[in-house]
This record gives sequence, C-alpha cells and structure tokens, in this order.
Amino acid sequence: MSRFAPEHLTPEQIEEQSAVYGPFTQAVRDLVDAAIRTELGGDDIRAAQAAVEAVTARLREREIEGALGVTFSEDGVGRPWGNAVIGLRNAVAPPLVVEKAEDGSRVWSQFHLGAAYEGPPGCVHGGVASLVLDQMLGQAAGAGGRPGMTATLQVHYRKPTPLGPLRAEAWIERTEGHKTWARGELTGPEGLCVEAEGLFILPRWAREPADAETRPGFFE
Ligand SMILES: CCCCC/C=C\C/C=C\C/C=C\C/C=C\CCCC(=O)SCCNC(=O)CCNC(=O)[C@H](O)C(C)(C)COP(=O)(O)OP(=O)(O)OC[C@H]1O[C@@H](n2cnc3c(N)ncnc32)[C@H](O)[C@@H]1OP(=O)(O)O
Repeated sequence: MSRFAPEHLTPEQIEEQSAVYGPFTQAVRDLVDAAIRTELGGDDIRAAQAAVEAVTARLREREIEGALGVTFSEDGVGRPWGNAVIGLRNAVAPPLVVEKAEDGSRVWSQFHLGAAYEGPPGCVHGGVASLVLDQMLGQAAGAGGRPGMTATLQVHYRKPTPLGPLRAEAWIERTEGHKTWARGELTGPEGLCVEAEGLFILPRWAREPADAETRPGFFE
C-alpha cells in the first residue's frame, strides 16, 4: 500500500483539476470507442496512429512514476482518480459515479458500458461485471462506515448483461469485528443480470492505532 498520500489542495483547486482532467479523460474514452468501431482502414488508420503517438509522446514529457494512488485531504475525502472503475483520470474506467443513501445504507450507480467492455457478442464481459460489483460492494462497505479490502467475492451470472445502460446497487448484509459482508446486483433494461456477495476486511495496517491519523476515508 504505497500510495495513500495526504494532500493539501483546497476544494477549489480540486475542482479546477477535475474540470481539466475530467473532459480530457472522457475524450480518451471516446478515442478508445472510436478505435474499436471505426470502419476506416489503411492510410487513415496509419495517420491516426501517428497522431495518437504524437499526443502520447507529448503527455509523457512530464509524468509521474507508477500509478496515481489515492490522495486524501485533511477532512479524509479521497481522490481515487486512477481507480479502474470510478477513476476520473482513468480512461479505462467507465467511469461509475456512485451515489449513496444519506444514512449510508446503500450505494448505487447508473452508467453505460460500450464496445470497450464486450465479452460475449453484444454483452458485458463477465470479468468487467465482476470488476464493477467488486467496486460497488467495496463502496457499500465504506458508505456504511466499514471500509475494507476484498477478501472474497462470489459472482452469480443470472443472465447475459447487455452492453448499454446499466444500474448497479450494493449494500451491507452483516458485520462481525473487522469483517463486513456485502451484496450487490447489476441490472440491465430487462432486469437482474448479475448478483455478487463479498467479504471485506479492514486490513491489519488500517486497524492499528498508529495508523489512525493516516487512515483514508475515501469510501465514506
Ligand atoms: C478508515 C480506514 C480506511 C482503511 C482503508 C482500507 C481498505 C481500503 C484499501 C484499499 C481499497 C482501495 C480502493 C478500492 C476500492 C473499492 C473496492 C475494490 C476493492 C479491491 O479491489 S481490494 C483489492 C483486492 N483485494 C486484495 O488485494 C486483498 C489482499 N488481501 C489482504 O490485503 C489481506 O489478506 C486482508 C486485508 C484480506 C486480510 O488481511 P489482515 O492482515 O487483516 O488479515 P488477518 O490475518 O488479520 O485476518 C483478519 C480476519 O480475516 C480473516 N481473513 C483474512 N483473509 C481472509 C480471506 N481471504 N477470506 C476469508 N477470511 C479471511 C482471517 O481469518 C481473520 O479472521 P478471524 O479474525 O476471525 O480469525
């Protein structure tokens, strides 16, 4: 766990960064979608490749080492901007915008999965469904004040999940010490597609009193 880094940005500065990187990352997502679906070929694709490579070289002129990690401000609010499911700066992430009930009892998200997430023809890849539900169950645990790492995740694929508009929801089933069992489901326009249940454990390093001051509260 090398990158749960504290940060000292003001809400305005975070908002400014979000306004710059959010639309940029969305443009990269659109690029991925277009790259999959374009019917152009030959010289057009070679020219597009050169243009993309030029942009990539420009971006690499200044970059961090490794991954983004999760930064969190003094009030404990985190910025998981590199996260594979919800990351504002991660073009691989759909991304999900997760909402939570005021009392923390449930989380849900409505989102769209397009061509980049295909498994069976026209359907969401099972690993992607599992990825989304892992995140949602983890968020449910955090929203209930019980953050933890996924220890187990069991996924039940009830029927194929169509690409397109989807909804995921998750909640805590029960708790015991540092363990939290959460459940969730992924539904498409025709109803329930995937169910999952998982065990989330607050890791030892986060339970130790010595770490109390540096605990990230980004799930909450
Ligand atoms: C406010 C504080 C916040 C702290 C933040 C905490 C966590 C969040 C951290 C990162 C997540 C960040 C972003 C992701 C967001 C959302 C969701 C995505 C979730 C993921 O993508 S996450 C990646 C996949 N996930 C892993 O990469 C886990 C690798 N693993 C470990 O990090 C450890 O393995 C861990 C933590 C699981 C346990 O570590 P530990 O040191 O706490 O373990 P310990 O030995 O103390 O066991 C304590 C009790 O749990 C039982 N137990 C242990 N492991 C078990 C297992 N697998 N199955 C069933 N029971 C198990 C023992 O049997 C004992 O039970 P008992 O007390 O009854 O004897």
